[in-house]
Amino acid sequence: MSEFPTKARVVIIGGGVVGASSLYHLAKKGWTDCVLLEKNELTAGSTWHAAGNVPTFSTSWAIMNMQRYSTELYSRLGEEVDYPMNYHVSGSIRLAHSKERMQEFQRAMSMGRYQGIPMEMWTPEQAKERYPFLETHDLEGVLYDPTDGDIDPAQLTQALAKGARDMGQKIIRFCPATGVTQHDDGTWTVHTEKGDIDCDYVVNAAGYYAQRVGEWFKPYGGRTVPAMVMSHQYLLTDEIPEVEAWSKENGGKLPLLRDVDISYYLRQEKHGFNLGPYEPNCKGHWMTEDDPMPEDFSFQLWNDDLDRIEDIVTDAMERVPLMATSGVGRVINGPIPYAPDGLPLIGPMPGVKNAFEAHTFTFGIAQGGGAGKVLAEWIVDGATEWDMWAVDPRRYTDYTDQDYCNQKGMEVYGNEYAMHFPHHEWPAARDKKLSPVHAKVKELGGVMGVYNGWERANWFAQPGDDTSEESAHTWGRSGPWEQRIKEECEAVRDHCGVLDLPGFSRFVVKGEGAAEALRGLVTGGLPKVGRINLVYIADHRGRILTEMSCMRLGEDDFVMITAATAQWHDRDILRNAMPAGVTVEDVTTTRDTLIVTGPKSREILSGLTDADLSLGWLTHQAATVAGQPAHLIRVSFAGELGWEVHALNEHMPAIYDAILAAGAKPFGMYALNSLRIEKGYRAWKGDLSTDYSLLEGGLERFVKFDKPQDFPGKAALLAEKQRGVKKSFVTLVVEAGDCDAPYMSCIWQGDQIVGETTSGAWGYRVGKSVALGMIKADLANPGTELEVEIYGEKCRAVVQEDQPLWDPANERLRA
Ligand SMILES: NCCCC(=O)O
Repeated sequence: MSEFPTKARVVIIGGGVVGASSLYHLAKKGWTDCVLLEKNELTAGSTWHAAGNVPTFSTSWAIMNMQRYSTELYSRLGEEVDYPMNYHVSGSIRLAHSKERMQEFQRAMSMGRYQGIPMEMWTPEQAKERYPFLETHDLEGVLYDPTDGDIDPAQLTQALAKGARDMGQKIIRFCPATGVTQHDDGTWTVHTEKGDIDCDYVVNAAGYYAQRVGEWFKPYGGRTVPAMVMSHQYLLTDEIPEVEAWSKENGGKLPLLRDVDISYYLRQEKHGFNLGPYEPNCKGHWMTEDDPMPEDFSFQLWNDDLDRIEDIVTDAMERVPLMATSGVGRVINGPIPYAPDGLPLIGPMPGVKNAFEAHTFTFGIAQGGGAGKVLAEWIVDGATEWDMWAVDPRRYTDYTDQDYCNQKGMEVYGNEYAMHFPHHEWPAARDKKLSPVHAKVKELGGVMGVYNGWERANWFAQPGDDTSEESAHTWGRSGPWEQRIKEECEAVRDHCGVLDLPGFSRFVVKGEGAAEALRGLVTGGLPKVGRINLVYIADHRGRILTEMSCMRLGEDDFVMITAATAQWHDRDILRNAMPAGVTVEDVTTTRDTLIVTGPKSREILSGLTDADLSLGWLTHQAATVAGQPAHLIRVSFAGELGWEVHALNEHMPAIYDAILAAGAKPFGMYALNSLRIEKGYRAWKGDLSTDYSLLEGGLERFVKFDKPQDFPGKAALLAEKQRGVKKSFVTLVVEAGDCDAPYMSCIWQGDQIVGETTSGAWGYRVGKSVALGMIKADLANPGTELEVEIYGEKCRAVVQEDQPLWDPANERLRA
């Protein structure tokens, strides 16, 4: 028996597939002195009872990347680590019952092909040929993914563990971690029942116990992990002779079937079926005080509850009538952790240095391989190959109380395969964070959306407009909102609009040395006192980490303003970069912002404020508005004359009322998105992400190569400048149909994919569908004709001049 280790570079808490994959990938990157702790046997939590499906399908680029990587790894892993596994690449068919579902499949297929996954669209007849037991009369079509399949979850975990051990890593089973202590130098001691282990980094990979483990990190800046636990059942039928005969004849398994509109997967298991429903009347566990999470639930299941899934089972038997010829052999009803959006948490632990997370996986087997790669990159490189914001733990902030997690977990589970339409807002757990003028915004017809937990108006409905959830079940721009967005954009263009923007993240960065520290962090220059600048922060590769507005109040006194969703991401970047003596105070929740913009905005504000409205673009000043103290900033994300009015929450209702009474028209986030795209203004985690460098993103004017301070990414950006960029940011005018280009639509030249869109919308001021995107640098010339593939339809697109489509000389906003 080997000695208990007292030191390690990394300690991973949790021995499911994700913990094992993380250990394996750390070793692959050369960190071979790491330890994994498992309180029971490997796989004892959710891994052992997982169904084992390995899909690549996703409409998220990042998730698809992660899942695709898993399939590639699993294909070679057995041989690589000398641990043969049952991995069946059977292919899969996904059934479409509607035109909208077909559009979703087209989009996924296009992304898949861009990633090298040869997905195909099939007719129902083609599906029937490949899957003779399938009832197809009511289907619109089928998506076929040849790379899909299933793997034995326990064998996979053991293979990863063996590979890790063979490279020197240690796995200690039956060794519960009992707590952590962080030392002044940022290193850790992980306490266990068998002794302490000192380490540089800790990883919480504790599956459905991640919330409990997460509590240990609270004294060091941590928060309650946003998660809950669902009961997921799948049933295994007895063997069916026809399935056996088909398998023998065809030398393999039937393709894995997902009837996503009904909400289940069905795959061949030996010579029977494995049916896994995601039922709408689902059940969470361990959510209330009278149903506490047990200290240990290793290798345990709940009793089956077939009533809950009866409707779906009946439907599946109609879809594959052969199923009805067999009895139910076994039901597996086990705990699966759910985050509020159904996606895992992989990356830096918010608020805590040298701690990482890889937990709360609902599709842990499909994602485990890729998750280990991503986590190892975070720890070893401090950055990931693909932008992984979709699963970044910092995407959640302080609104995710347990009630929120429970409601959202149930909603996501019951809609596991639902389509996520661009104008649809999910209804569960709303109103967690309200603006001080929320009631007024609602009274004006605000149809609300959620931004980092804050309710903001997406658009303003008029009496009689359809604001039902169902009305938003479309990928298109047509809908009850369209006319209203147009009117809102026109009001901003011709008169003055006002948008309430609660939750705009803001940090007061203050103290001797603040300016110097910021100069060493951002890529560009800082504003003079009394002015505001856009600043960018890059990672060591020169890729875009974030964008902030930097408002300078004094020599060493700044307010950094950033996207609502970036709150904890940017907070941690600022806090980690500032030296002792410089404070970073998050004042997001105590203040509200109004965007007041349009050619009449000066006229409207002049009757309400003592501010000097002649001060130019990118200035700011303290003033009163409607008799209330406020701060006015001369900027406009809409690209018109305008100001942002910032004020403490208690002062905003009077300001908002006065601005409305003076004639400003309320507008919403959808209009703002359209207006900013016409100006080529980038949005964070769409157009601005770590998939692109600042130079690729067309942001060289925000990089000050000649400043004396070093800053993250400086050397990489200089090198890139010398060798030239591979990709370039462009604006495209698209001859689109009813749908504007969503994020990650493929851009084609002939039969070659030459780039991707990063956002798209109808521009109501220019009367065109506009897309922002990244294309091969040698094609980024005005007039180049390309095609953008939008939900399967290739639309002609033309590269525009390198200047805004609307008001190219910026005359309107400087007026
Ligand atoms: N265990 C989750 C698998 C779900 C799916 O294959 O679609």
